Amino acid sequence: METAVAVRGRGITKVFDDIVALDHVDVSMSRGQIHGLVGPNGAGKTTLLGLLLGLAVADKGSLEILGTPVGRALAAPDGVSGFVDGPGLYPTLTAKQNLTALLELRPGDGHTATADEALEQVGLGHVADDKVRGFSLGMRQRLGLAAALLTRPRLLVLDEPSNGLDPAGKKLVYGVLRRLAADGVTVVLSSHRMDDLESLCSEITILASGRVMFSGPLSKLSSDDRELDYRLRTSDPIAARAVAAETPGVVVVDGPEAPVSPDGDIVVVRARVAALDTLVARVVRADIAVRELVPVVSPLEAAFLALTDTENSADSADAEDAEDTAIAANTANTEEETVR
Ligand SMILES: Nc1ncnc2c1ncn2[C@@H]1O[C@H](COP(=O)(O)OP(=O)(O)OP(=O)(O)O)[C@@H](O)[C@H]1O
Repeated sequence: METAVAVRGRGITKVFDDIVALDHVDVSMSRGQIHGLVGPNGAGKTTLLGLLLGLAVADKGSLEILGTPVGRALAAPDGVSGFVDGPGLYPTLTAKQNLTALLELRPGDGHTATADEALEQVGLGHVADDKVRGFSLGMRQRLGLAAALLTRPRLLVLDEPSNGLDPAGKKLVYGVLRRLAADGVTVVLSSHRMDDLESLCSEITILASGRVMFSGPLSKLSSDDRELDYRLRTSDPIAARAVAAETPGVVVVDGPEAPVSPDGDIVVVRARVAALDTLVARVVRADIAVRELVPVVSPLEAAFLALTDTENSADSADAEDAEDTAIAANTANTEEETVR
């Protein structure tokens, strides 16, 4: 019997000398989902990914991976592969020789992919016999992914896998990750790119200074009724601005404060969703055509900025809100299903 949870961490703490890299981290990652880790530099993302890969052990707390509690030994848990701090590759060997060398280190148990299969999977079949020292950063990242796929992992752990990828490479790699998730593989990755995480992940953990500020489904984060800035493009910006200024709960963002210069036919407004609905209805009633209404920053980015900013002012009321969000999300995570 398998649980629906691939990773369950409770109270995970990791300290380096006097630096608390992870501070009582509670996190759950669902099987067959792509789980994104996001946080400012030094937030603890790589440290957490390293624990999942068995490169380090936690000082406190419990960690269960693919149904098995992680012990004190430094070893990759069964079914887990990936990389942190960039893939380790031999530059003087070819792409195929790198993968073959890895396969030789892991005697075949019938479950491994061949070097050719893994190279094809990441779109590097045509450079299989080229030396890695001539590879771009993006090609090295893809070869690192190929190396991780050799063992057909059930949990794939990737530290900033989109680093150095051009748009075509990113599309290819993200396609591979989506297919793996559709086949039941759990993918955990870190990134600083909110747009990438938003398009790829169904679950998100936001870390700041080693603490979990949010962990749960992306949909929950996006649906939180936060005040956001929106670009409103209409057929009559002067009249639309006047309507916005008179709508309760809506603030017209003007001048140097405006995140986007409100020139041309765009008015930037700050509102929660309910007030925005009222504004749109009023604008349309005033015979003004709405041509575009989009958030200036994505809901994930807005939540990230709000949650990580409050981390720096722990005495503010917002900090309490952030804590409530983290607690609420973590409580939601404990509602785990069991599947056969
Ligand atoms: N081996 C180590 N020895 C000492 N301190 C460490 C070590 N590994 C991490 N740290 C510290 O722990 C904290 C968390 O680091 P970590 O690399 O996990 O952050 P991160 O979120 O991955 O950052 P980035 O986005 O910059 O990659 C940082 O303050 C870092 O300096």
